[in-house]
Amino acid sequence: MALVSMKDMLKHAKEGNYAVGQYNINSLQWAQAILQAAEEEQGPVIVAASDRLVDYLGGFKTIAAMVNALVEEMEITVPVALHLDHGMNVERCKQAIDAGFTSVMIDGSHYSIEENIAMTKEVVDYAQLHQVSVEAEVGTVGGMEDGLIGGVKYADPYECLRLVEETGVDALAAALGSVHGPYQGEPQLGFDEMKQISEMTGIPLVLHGGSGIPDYQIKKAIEFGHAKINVNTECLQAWAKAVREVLINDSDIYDNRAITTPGKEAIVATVKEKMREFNTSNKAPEKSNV
Ligand SMILES: O=C(O)C[C@@H](O)[C@H](O)C(=O)COP(=O)(O)O
Ligand SMILES: [Zn+2]
Repeated sequence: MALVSMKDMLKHAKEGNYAVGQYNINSLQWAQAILQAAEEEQGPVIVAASDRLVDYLGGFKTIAAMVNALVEEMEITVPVALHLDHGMNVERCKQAIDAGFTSVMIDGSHYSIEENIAMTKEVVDYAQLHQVSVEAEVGTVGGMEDGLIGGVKYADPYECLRLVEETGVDALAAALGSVHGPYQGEPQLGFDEMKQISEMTGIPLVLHGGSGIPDYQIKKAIEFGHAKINVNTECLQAWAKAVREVLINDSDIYDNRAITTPGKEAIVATVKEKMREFNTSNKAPEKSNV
């Protein structure tokens, strides 16, 4: 099946009270593992490349070619979107679209709301010409963003409404207390603001920093309008734990495949667990169109 945008995927998810997971790739093995998990769970999936890792992964064209080829070679039948995560500027989003990404995030959250809206609108105008979906961000997710450790800045509901109305984005990451990377203590999400923003804008919301959030809070976030949840840290931790065990247990081991295959299996298990938690499993029959 050809790659699709996340527009219909998120519409179905919001209507069906579930969320589609976005899982970031950190190498070829990640893409294989995420696609395998989605196919086994028969759920739609968003495979993402974070802009900060695009060069490390070989560039936009390499990533798009790799994911397209894997979908074909692995005979993947579930809907798959290839998404640019935390796109740093308009040009980077256009490059991703030209290379074949079917979805992009323009992260204008570190600019004034006026600049954020202007950047987002420019990306939306270009993306619509290519049937590509667009996600924007208002407020600041805590933890690591763009390689910098930062604090949480809650999204302002009226700024969210302005951005949605003036740009026509498909999904909105409204920062409401979530954090990239491991949480210190229990996550404190702003559920009142979440409900308000969801009701005011009507748009599918995106939860960044989706690792380490307890199940009851995930369920509440979905109930209050989240149709997409981003997960990276939990897959990285699972991979590292499995690979570390192999290396500790056998100090003579040197074969790459033997060392890293348990890491891949750990990613498959983590993604499958998340798909069950987000209630995405067996939602593939609701196929998305571009
Ligand atoms: O690490 C990245 O560059 C991608 C993440 O920012 C992703 O967008 C995300 O929100 C995942 O959060 P995590 O599960 O806390 O790593
Ligand atoms: Zn993020």
